[in-house]
Amino acid sequence: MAVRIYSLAKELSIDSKELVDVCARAGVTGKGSALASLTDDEVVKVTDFLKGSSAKSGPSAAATAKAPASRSAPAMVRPTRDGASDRLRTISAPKAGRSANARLQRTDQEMIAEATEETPAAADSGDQEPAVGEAPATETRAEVETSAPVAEATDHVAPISESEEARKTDLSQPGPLARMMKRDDYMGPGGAGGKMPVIGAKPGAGKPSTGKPREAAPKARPVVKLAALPTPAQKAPVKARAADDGPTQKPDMKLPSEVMGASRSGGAKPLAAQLKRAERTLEAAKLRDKAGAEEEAEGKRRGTPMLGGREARQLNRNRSGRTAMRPRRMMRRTRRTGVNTAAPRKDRIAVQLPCSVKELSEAAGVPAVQILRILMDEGVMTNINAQMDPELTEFIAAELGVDVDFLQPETLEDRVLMRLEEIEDPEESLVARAPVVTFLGHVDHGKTSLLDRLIGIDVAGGESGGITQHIRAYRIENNGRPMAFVDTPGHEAFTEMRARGAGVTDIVVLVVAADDGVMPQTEEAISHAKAAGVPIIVALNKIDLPGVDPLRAMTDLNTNGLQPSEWGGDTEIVKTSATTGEGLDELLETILTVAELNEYVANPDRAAIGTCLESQQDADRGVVTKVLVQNGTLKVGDIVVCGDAYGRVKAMLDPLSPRTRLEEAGPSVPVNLTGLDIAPSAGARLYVLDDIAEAREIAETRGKSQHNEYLGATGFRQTTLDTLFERLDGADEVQTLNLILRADVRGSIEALEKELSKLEHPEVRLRILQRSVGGVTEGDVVLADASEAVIIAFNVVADDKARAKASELGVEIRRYSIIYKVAEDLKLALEGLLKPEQREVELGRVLVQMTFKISRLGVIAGCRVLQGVVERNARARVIRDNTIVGDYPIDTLRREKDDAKEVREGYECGIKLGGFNDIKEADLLEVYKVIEVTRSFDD
Ligand SMILES: Nc1nc2c(ncn2[C@@H]2O[C@H](COP(=O)(O)OP(=O)(O)OP(=O)(O)O)[C@@H](O)[C@H]2O)c(=O)[nH]1
Repeated sequence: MAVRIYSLAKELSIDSKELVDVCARAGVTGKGSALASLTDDEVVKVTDFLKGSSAKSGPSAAATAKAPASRSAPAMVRPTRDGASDRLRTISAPKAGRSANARLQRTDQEMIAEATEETPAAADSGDQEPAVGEAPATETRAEVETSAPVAEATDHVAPISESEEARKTDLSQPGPLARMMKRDDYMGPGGAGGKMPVIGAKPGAGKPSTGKPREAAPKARPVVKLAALPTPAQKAPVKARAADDGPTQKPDMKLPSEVMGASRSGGAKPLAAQLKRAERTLEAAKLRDKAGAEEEAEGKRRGTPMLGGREARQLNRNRSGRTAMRPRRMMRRTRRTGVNTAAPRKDRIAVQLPCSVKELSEAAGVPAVQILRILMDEGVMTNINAQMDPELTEFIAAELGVDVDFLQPETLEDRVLMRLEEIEDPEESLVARAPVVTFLGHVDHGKTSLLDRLIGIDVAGGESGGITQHIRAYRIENNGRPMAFVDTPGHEAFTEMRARGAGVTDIVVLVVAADDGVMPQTEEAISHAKAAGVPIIVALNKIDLPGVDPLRAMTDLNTNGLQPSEWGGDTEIVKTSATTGEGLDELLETILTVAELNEYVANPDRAAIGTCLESQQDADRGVVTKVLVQNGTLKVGDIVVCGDAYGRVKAMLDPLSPRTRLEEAGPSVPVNLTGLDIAPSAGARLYVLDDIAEAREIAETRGKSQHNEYLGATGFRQTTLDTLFERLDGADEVQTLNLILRADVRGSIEALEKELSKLEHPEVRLRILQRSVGGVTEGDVVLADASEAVIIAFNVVADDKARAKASELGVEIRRYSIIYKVAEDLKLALEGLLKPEQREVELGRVLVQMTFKISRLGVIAGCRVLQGVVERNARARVIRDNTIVGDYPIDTLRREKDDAKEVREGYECGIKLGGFNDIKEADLLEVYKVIEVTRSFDD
């Protein structure tokens, strides 16, 4: 029965990375990572080899590594087929050839063998000791290795056991994965109680029942090669944060990039923004202090005392020349008290947004009228209460010669939600949770089909246009081991959904079609997975197709930083076919193995935190929100806030069987929940609060800020720098196509917006006046009529009233179900708005042979067509002595006495030019016409 290397390593209490090396040295080749499997024969070979090494190494090892004598014993134990050996997991092995690494290792082994053969005595001779002794203290080599006669050989060996001191040193430095793996109390699912091990669990919890005291147990440090190791900042296990990382900045589960990133979309106030703001405030305070100190020093340098009120005012007046603006009343009061209360002119100011003219004037210490004058000079007539956006505020500040910092007041959201994010879960509260596995990859590479086959459903068959346009999440149990799967769309428009999928995941399954190889969205998915710092397993799919060349895809992957484990790299590549089912068991096993090695934990006893993956307006159930609970337990009746939505959880449904109601959902459980007042943005964090009023306030504040953004986008703007410049540049002359977007889910709106944002042209633009989830309403139609907008209904329909109103007002409602069709049609519509290009087409050349003056008509030229053709409504450039005399329309074209439509080369004709009678014999006419050519974006 096949045994994974890491399982065997565990049984032997030996580092799994070392076991990989030992395999190579024992002549068991092609085992590139700890996930590789060993047959029974190979197990025997390896353990025999270990025994042999141990026998050889004995005294010299002890002498060289100074390790406790007891340590080598467990490493030598050959697992029996009963008892302990029953705990070995048997999973089918990836078909691994002999890897480059293995070849290298083999070379080492051969070298060792040769060296040993040639100089058998040398193994124990003093010649070898310096080589071993050179190894750094933190990398104490194991006894089995100390018999290796060459220094290089020791470099390939991980420790089997270490002195307590070396172990501590080692533990102080590991990366997150190493930390996850450093446990010596780990046992696989077949171990004590089959319970998942817990990071940070108390000593003894979840330990294998070896009967040995903890201290005596050799330190097993299984090393499994995985792609994209999480950095501590990206993926610190909860325990690590609680223990030694200072104040928590992240929850134990990853914040999606939307939450960490720009906050204006309504997510939680991002941590980065908080920090930046705090930094700015500090910096502003420092600068203020510095400026004050400098001013004082300057006064002293000049031998003048510190400026009093009057002198300071005088200096200000001299500097700014704004004497007339200073209110007299203030001056008088200052004189009486002898203290300068007038706001002095500053070099750096801090204002709170949104900032009014009045507030800026007060902060900068300049009269409001001066700011109004600057605005007036730029063509903006406004009053002192007008609010300015950050850019305009900066512009005015620059005009005034001051630097400006923006302050934001601490909101309820900051207070409540940041506190929730920062709660640290006590170690004893953490329990194992199911891994969240996200399928990413290029469009049509088979993500949905694979997942369908794994879960036993058929989603792929029912997709519009055969492409996935929604993110989905399911939870299944495989042999009692739960897993959550997230399926993402592969079409390029859905970048945000992919990023969101990667943001909530623990493991990425990168689906690559073997016939297609690495494609643009594969590369993007690799970047998302790497950014999320999660392990990547590649499913090399469609392996059933005739003539596919897996080697090419593997080479592509290698080039993209995913070196296959078969080639000695870190990435497990499983060859699969969603059509035949080939490789699916192996894929599942690999996922579970990686999950086991990473120990995902959460605290189910706290208030839930989750992420909205998607939300939609359902005709019967209202707003239905797909949420992945990431920590804590979400219960029916909980008060929640999610983006700009809030409410009480009314019902929770299992996404796999929508009729199954759940009363509560713990960590890693996806649910479809109802009860929110509006559809929140996909990617918004969900929090459980105690107070419905707080939830409402937070949601409403976020809603308002989004509304302001909407006003900004639709032209109902505050005074902004953009409006100012647009007016000056005449940019409003750009042809605009107004749109109202209605879609089934928020994710579709995002994807539509992204796709439409690509339709850029300096002369035409799309303006989305409104974007919302749900069917088209009468209000949309009225707005569309007033703003001459087109309504795009994506996967939704108009209600009866809206339909009636639309036909009454002649408003167009266009229905779509495939995202790229919307973009295609709107591109055509925009191209229609482009002014056609006027293009000249040369027709022919004509020689004037003689002229006739006709009193009623003017001068007629008798001509011969030298080349090409002359057409009646064409134009002609008159050329005399190689100089263009003029450019005129051909008014009359005659062939003999008849009007002609055209006259061809070699024929004679009479031509009368419009507005030009000075035509002369021997003039040359260059005849051409102007045609209008419709333009496209690609011109
Ligand atoms: N021959 C073969 N066809 C497959 C396999 N897997 C998927 N397909 C086909 O490939 C097409 C795309 O499959 P999907 O599962 O929709 O691909 P996807 O990656 O989910 O696509 P998007 O979600 O739109 O990005 C479908 O026609 C499937 O039947 C496979 O292993 N072998």
